[in-house]
Amino acid sequence: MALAFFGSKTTTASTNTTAPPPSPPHRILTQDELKKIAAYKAVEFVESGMVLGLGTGSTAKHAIDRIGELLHQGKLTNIIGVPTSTKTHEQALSLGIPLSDLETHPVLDLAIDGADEVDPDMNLVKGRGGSLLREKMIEACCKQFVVIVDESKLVEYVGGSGLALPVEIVPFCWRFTAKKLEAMFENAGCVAKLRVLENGEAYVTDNRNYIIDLYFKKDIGDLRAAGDAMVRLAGVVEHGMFIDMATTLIVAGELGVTVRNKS
Ligand SMILES: O=C(CO)[C@H](O)[C@H](O)COP(=O)(O)O
Repeated sequence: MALAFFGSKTTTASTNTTAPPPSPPHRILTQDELKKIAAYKAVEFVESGMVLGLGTGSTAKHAIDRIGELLHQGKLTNIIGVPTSTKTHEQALSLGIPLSDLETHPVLDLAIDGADEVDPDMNLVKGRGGSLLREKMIEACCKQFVVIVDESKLVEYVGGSGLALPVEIVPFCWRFTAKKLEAMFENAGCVAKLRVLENGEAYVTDNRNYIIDLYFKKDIGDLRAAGDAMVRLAGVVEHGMFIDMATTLIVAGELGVTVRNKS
């Protein structure tokens, strides 16, 4: 559900007792506007001198634009960004954000990124944008990991949206790996699909790998056990569950913005 945006009320002096004119109609914010609200809130956590993990996706893009804007206004200084994808790298470069990598900056102060699903324990599904491996590598090195979503991303359990849990795999014998993943989660009614582009070709990640999207009919249960089983399968590079990684969750929704810190 979208946030209702209330137009500013005007009051006029009146000598009669007729009813006041109706308020301007509510404007329902779009999902992208909600993403922007969450993103701008997250940038309030950024301080000059920080090394920042820069996420990927349409929500993270708003945050990176905002960081660029504050840098140009001189309201933030000495920021270093570590991008989680080539796309984010290009965006940050175009905004003049100084960039680095994990080899030079193995510990980061803060990362800001979106998510595809957030469960009640702040576990995430990420990677529908295809960048889960670099996102996980970088966000695992951050002292604070701020996740920004609109409220449509909140789920009761991982996989609960009915949308994909992405898994990055090597291209070699990808059908074999897809079948193994499907069999691994047979009890949850898993269906594994290779991610393809509109032209039917396989989607290739920044790391030259493929993505298998897993769809579940039921809750997969123990997330850690599921994640460990996946990465033990030779051929799997990384899965898109970010378990116990988020430290702060910012949700923009109908009733406004909420900020929740992991207890
Ligand atoms: O994990 C991601 C990319 O790999 C994104 O953070 C996730 O897909 C959310 O994207 P968006 O902000 O566009 O909804």
